[in-house]
Amino acid sequence: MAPTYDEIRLAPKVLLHDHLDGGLRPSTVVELAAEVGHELPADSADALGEWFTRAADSGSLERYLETFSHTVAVMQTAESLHRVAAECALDLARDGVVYAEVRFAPEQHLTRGLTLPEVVEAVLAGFVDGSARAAAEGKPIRMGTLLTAMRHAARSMEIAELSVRYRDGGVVGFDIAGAEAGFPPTRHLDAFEYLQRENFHFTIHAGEAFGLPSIWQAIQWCGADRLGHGVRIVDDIDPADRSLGRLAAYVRDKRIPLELCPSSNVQTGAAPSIAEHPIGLLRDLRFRVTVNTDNRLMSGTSMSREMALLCDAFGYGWTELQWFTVNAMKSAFIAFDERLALINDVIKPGYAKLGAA
Ligand SMILES: O=c1[nH]cnc2c1ncn2[C@H]1C[C@H](O)[C@@H](CO)O1
Ligand SMILES: [Zn+2]
Repeated sequence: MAPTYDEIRLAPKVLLHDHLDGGLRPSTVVELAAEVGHELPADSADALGEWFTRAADSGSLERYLETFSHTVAVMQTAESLHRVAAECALDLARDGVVYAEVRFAPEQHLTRGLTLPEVVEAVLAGFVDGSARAAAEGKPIRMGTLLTAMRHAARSMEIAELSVRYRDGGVVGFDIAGAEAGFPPTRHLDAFEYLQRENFHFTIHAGEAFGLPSIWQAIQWCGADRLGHGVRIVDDIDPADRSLGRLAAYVRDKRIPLELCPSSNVQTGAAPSIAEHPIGLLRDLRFRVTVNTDNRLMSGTSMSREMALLCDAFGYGWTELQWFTVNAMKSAFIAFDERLALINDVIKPGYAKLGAA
């Protein structure tokens, strides 16, 4: 019997790729917009939720990204950032996520006078608050924060330094995001070199809206620990005999984690449908595949829903869901002993109870 959505909600899950500004509750967007006088394309929470998924269903990453103007606009004060972060931790925990790395771009939250450190501190405090509330509900979650620099802008070095500054306060990694075509990762090489000298961790959005050259640069020039999406690595796999090109072989041999986001990829046109999503092939070939939400608001989704969609499309059961989860936990940016403890004390016993082989 395939696991149902309700059963999957009970399973311990690990989420490595989730954007804070892509995961607000529609009702929170409505309330915060009213407070600051931001005009929204719909005024009830339900209609707004539908608007986001429809507008993001654009077939293009650039148009998908335009929807973020409405979330970023209502996240410009310490109070709103704190609230959104706390609700994020709580929503993930209620969905059964036990470890999450959530990312956002501090440089996008300065329009009402906050400084970069104030933005980061508000979000970190919100995660602490939300995790405490989740634990009180009997749903403990460990939150890690990634700071993102926007790839079209020129603040990556500053954001990299900010990440290192807050490494003992909850920031576990760095990322670059935004439109991919025309903005190669090597534009930010100085930031990545700095992070490597600091023994810090980073992932790079690559191989989503642009193909192999972007993935190659992210790994071989910039030294990315993981690939945000990385789904276009399939362009280096021969569909006839499934043989791997040099880059695909390197990614698999080195166990470079792929942060795959099925629904998001369908919306931006990076994959034709869930059933035809390359995750099936990549899992068969034993790449280090992880399952992620990307933007829960824009995709109207959750970790449990993404996993349920994959179970429907590919016939996955608990064994595969546990495999994705352990892959993700192994690939997290927190310390090895903490990762091991979550695998042995939370993930494996959780799936054993549900019947994973
Ligand atoms: O899937 C994505 N690809 C590239 N950029 C993205 C994606 N999802 C969100 N972003 C951007 C929009 C957000 O404002 C920013 C920081 O979270 O990251
Ligand atoms: Zn993303």
